[in-house]
Amino acid sequence: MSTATPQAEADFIIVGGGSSGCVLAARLTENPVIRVILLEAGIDAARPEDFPDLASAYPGIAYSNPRYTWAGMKASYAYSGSNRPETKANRYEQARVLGGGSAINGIGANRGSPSDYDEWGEMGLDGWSWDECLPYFKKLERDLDFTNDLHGNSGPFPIRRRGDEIWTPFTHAMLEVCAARGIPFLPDQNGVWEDGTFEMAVNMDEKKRRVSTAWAYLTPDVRRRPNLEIRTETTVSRILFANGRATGVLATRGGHAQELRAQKVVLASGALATPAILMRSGIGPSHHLAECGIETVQHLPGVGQNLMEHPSAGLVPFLKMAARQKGVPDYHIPIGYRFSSGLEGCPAGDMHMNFVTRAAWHPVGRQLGSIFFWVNKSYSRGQLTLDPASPEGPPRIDFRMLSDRRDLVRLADAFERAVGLGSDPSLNKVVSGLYAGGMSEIGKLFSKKTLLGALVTSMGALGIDAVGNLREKLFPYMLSNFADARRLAANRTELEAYIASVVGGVWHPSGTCRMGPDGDRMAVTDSAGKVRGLDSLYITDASIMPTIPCANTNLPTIMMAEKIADGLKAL
Ligand SMILES: Cc1cc2nc3c(=O)[nH]c(=O)nc-3n(C[C@H](O)[C@H](O)[C@H](O)COP(=O)(O)OP(=O)(O)OC[C@H]3O[C@@H](n4cnc5c(N)ncnc54)[C@H](O)[C@@H]3O)c2cc1C
Repeated sequence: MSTATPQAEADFIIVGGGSSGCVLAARLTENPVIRVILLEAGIDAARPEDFPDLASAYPGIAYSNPRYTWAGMKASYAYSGSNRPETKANRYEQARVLGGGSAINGIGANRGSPSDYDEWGEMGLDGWSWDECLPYFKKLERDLDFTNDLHGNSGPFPIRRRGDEIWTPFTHAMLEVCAARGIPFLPDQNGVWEDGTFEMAVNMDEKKRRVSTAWAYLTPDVRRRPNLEIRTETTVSRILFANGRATGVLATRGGHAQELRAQKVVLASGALATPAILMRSGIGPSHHLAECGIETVQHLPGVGQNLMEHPSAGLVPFLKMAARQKGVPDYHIPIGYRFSSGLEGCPAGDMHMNFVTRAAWHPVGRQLGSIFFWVNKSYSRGQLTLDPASPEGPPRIDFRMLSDRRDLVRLADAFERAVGLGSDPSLNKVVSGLYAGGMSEIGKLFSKKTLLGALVTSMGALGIDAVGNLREKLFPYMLSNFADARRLAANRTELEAYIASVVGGVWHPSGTCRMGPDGDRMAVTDSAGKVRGLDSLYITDASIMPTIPCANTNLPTIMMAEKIADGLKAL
């Protein structure tokens, strides 16, 4: 853990040192008179040199390590058709380490469509139109490939594309299939918003290391600032109030609880922890707080509502030996494909697909590719509530994915499109089987990198390659929801039922404390991130997104933190 001079009082306490919290801490303390305490429940991964698994070019290793995630976090994905969460909830990874999601995520670094932010502006949110957000996207980035009006080259966060050095024969073949169908190859995913394939932009430096916001923003120089104190392994349980004003937090470190005081408290704990902390502090829907035995400080019915994700599904191509990624695991998602569903009312470029070169770090994962797709502009909304039997425990997370039929229709359409691409005869040179399914519970046992896992999967991979029909026997167990992809694509009724039962997410929870204009009773914050009805309490994390952008959510979250930091500095 790193500390500066201990201070009893601060101007700001920031709760959560994740993608947004690190940005805010660094930006606020640029002004030497602003004193900041940054509190983070997880460990301080201070230097990339000491955390090769976090810095790895292959990001799957980081999020599979329970050392960096919250234990006991589970979520129901599909809509159960009632107001009760589904009984079956699956593990849902959320970061618990300095740097947060940016330290463990899939390193995809994209912004979304200009129309995503214009939509926010049209909702009455001052300052959030595309033209007003673009300067902050530029401010945060050091784009290593492009210098033009759409990009910044001097921000803290390096963004690059890895080039064809990480393309495998499977990648080349998929791009050829797309090109033959007239799908253009776009020069820049974060350039002009158009449909086409493109190299994935990633948050990675010149040395091919992931860069988290902890490493990009909390540099050794920033950590030396006397007005910044970073306390890791410190968990905030609630916010303290006096006369309708936030005055500090109750935090625990090493079993010892202590009250920390500040002029202002900013929640940056992520879209799942922030609404839970608010509710435990008495801010939320009063009927639910009463159900949990919590006294209401401020009735805000929107807390925990509007839970958003990108509903996903995928196909698993079995790769011929020569088509696999070689050497140590490297970045495995070189290519993205943006397309428009054409469904009435849905914006252009509302769908996303990736051609993935390996399914996991180990030898069996190397045999499998993925054609993975999701609804990038989703309309289904779920909710997060506390467990009345254990309000301090993990919250109940119910995504209700596909509860809006537009999401189901588009995900099923994307499945058909993926089967069409994956069945192109030209792929026979690289693929020898195409399956529907995902990672099974057995498969997940091997997600964490261990010597035993390497041995077992090495033997398994040898057997699968050597014995012709072994994979047909094993895959129904190794893959969850195993099915014949082409048969499903040929029967729409069956396909929609399948999609509704297998839908997953992509770790993009957002919207649970959404911004909204004056008079919007479900709004939790105003457009400056200030919690409605209370003084000195702010939020800057993925929870304040009013609608989900057509993008992985890390870059949009960092952009929002940059923008809110400017506002808070000016107070
Ligand atoms: C496995 C995974 C893969 C992903 N892949 C991508 C991707 O490829 N590209 C992309 O753009 N996005 C991706 N995302 C999403 C992206 O990382 C998140 O949207 C982003 O990190 C959210 O930032 P945040 O600041 O809202 O929350 P976080 O970054 O999650 O930060 C919240 C921090 O608060 C801390 N905290 C929570 N509660 C408390 C408490 N009570 N006391 C103290 N500290 C607390 C947490 O430990 C955490 O460090 C992925 C996320 C995950 C988990």
